[in-house]
Amino acid sequence: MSSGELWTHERKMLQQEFFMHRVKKMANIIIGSANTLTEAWNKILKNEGGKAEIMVQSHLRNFSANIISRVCFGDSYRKGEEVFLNLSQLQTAISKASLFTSIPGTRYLPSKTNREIQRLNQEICSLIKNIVQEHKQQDSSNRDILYSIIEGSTSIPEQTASVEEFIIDNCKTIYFAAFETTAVATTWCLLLLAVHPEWQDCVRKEILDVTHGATPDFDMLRQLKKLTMVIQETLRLIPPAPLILREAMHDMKLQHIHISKGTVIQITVSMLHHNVDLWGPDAVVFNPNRFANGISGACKYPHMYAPFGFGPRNCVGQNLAMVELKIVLSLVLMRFSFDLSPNYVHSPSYRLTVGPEHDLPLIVKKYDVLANM
Ligand code: HEM
Repeated sequence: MSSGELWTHERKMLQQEFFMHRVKKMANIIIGSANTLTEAWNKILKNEGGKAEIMVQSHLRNFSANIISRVCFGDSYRKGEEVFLNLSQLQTAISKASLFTSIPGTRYLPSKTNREIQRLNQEICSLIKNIVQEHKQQDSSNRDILYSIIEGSTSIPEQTASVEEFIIDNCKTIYFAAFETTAVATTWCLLLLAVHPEWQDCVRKEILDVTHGATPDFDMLRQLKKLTMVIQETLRLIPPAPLILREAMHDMKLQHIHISKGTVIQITVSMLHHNVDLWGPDAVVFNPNRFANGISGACKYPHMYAPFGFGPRNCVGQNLAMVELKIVLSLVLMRFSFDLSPNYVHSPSYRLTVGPEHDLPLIVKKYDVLANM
């Protein structure tokens, strides 16, 4: 992650890509990826006689990777998927290596994991360079995020990064920020809807009342209040990005604690989200109704609700994330009903984001809209 002048430049460049009017133009990509997911589930159900156990996480990861590859790399999205596959392996290798970061110098040792990290970094750089070359030869009216990054690389603040570093680092940031977060957020929403069938029924009814069984458009998404409440409550109970980091820019005092310049402070979002003084005695209970009057109605100090962080460094992609979640959950709920499989083992695990260690097996059936009208 960058800081100072370079961060300001990158933030300005990326922020405008995720304003709501831009995200609106991404809706067709999101719907296409959600349809691919539901078609894959339909195929499994057909082969298994109408009811099947589906490990949903890999489907949701494909959904999320496909969207971010297309949004970021446009026509070169297949190569983008390859970049993201390598980045996913890099993420695993980095989380393995970070178990040992408390021992100084270990990241420079020629260990198996460090060599793997180096190999993956080289592979990612050469793939991205290849895509950039391709982009430079393409029609620039077909704008995607990579175009903006390439454009942004022509005005990097002096002595902060080379053009190559700038492009590669921004592609990596988008991947790490966008891919796994959205996939695990959707996974936890499905888990909570599976174990709270009353909410599954209620949200499905709302979706069908608004859409009449058609693919939801942008205005319809805005009317899905109960679905929004379920997503907000899921992000409260299980925030996918549970740690927010800030570095002290100068010596400071936080109540009676002296903090020296350069100290990195870790804010544990789930502790804020589970605090009974802020949320009431049912702080650890799934209760989407608490969001019936928005975030300020749910929490004593609304800025303590921070699934997307806070302040000037908050998540630039939150509009995209919310639209992705609403579209995929609407299509899944309209087309299927599901229960938690007895094979599920609850073991949230930290891999920069918090996801289920052993995937999420759901028992899925087709939902017959007409029969239930
Ligand atoms: C449910 C999904 C997501 C969650 C929970 C999430 C959460 C977060 C959090 C907690 C931060 C740190 C904020 C802070 O330090 O205050 C962050 C940063 C960021 N997110 Fe997201 N995010 C999600 C999806 C996305 C998507 C789809 C994108 C699209 C590209 C994205 C792009 C970013 C970027 C670029 C940053 C760094 C911002 C900066 O440093 O200025 N995120 N996100």
